[in-house]
Amino acid sequence: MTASIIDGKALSDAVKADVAKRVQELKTTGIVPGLAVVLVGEDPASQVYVRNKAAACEKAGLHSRVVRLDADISEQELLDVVHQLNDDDEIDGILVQLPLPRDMDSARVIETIAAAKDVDGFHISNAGLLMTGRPLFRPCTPYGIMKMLESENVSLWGAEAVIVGASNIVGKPMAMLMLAAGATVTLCNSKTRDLGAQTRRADVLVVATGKPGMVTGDMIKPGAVVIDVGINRNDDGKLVGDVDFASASQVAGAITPVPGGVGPMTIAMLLVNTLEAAERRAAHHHPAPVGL
Ligand SMILES: Nc1nc2c(c(=O)[nH]1)N[C@@H](CN(C=O)c1ccc(C(=O)N[C@@H](CCC(=O)O)C(=O)O)cc1)CN2
Ligand SMILES: [Mg+2]
Repeated sequence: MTASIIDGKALSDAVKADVAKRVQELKTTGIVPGLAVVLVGEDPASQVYVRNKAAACEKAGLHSRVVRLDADISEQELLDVVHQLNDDDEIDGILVQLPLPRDMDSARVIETIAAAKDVDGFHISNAGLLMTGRPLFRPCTPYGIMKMLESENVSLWGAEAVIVGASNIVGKPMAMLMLAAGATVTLCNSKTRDLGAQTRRADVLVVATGKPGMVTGDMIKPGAVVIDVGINRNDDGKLVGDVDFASASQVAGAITPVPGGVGPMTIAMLLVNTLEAAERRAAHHHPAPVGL
């Protein structure tokens, strides 16, 4: 079998085009959605992602502001910046690019973001809302994966979904979204005994471990849908996923490529979340009647 390739780039373009349309509609009410991206330090990959987020905003008509801070600022200075953005009426969405420099407490920083502006969906109250079935912001990577499955007409109802990697930003929220969609979810971690026995049960397999080529074709059930969240640069500078694409694509029914799979969807869903934050602001915004 040769898997069909799920084109995340094409789907992300469609999602962004839809966002652009809704942004234009919102602008007729006088509201421009605004995203603030906070980047601390000079991590080269983070710089690329932040630049791509700002460019995607501009292209879709959202206002974006990038706040660049020195790697050696104090945690308190960073918290002050976040507080200012919380109070800034031009800003609907705030995200702090991760990873933060080593000595900073990212949980504390994320908890300082106003939950109503937490477009990454990482704040504990957004994590709690997601877990209890009333999501406000869905974390962008798992949200993008749900969109991809939907656009491929993959039903999760009663399906076996196996997730490898239990991070707060991908694996855990992914489990919640798939559970809510009716899947029987298995969440594996680095201690899982006989990982292959788990992954081979999956109708839908999501891999987010940060370990290149960790899941190979022999670990996949024939015809399964395989979603590769990994972005690793190998020795010759090529981007590779956490799934060994060559062997996996011989067994899977459908598979996401790296690059051009999950990554572009992450940015598209960030725009969706920011737009929705602004739409909620519009719903609460009552301009003074003209002429009074
Ligand atoms: N605050 C956040 N930090 C991080 C997040 C996040 O969602 N919020 N996720 C990752 C990084 N990330 C976005 O921030 C991200 C990574 C990769 C891509 C992407 O489009 N990748 C391309 C390849 C790009 C390349 O050439 O390197 C692809 O897969 O096709 C988008 C977003 C960690 N931090
Ligand atoms: Mg305000």
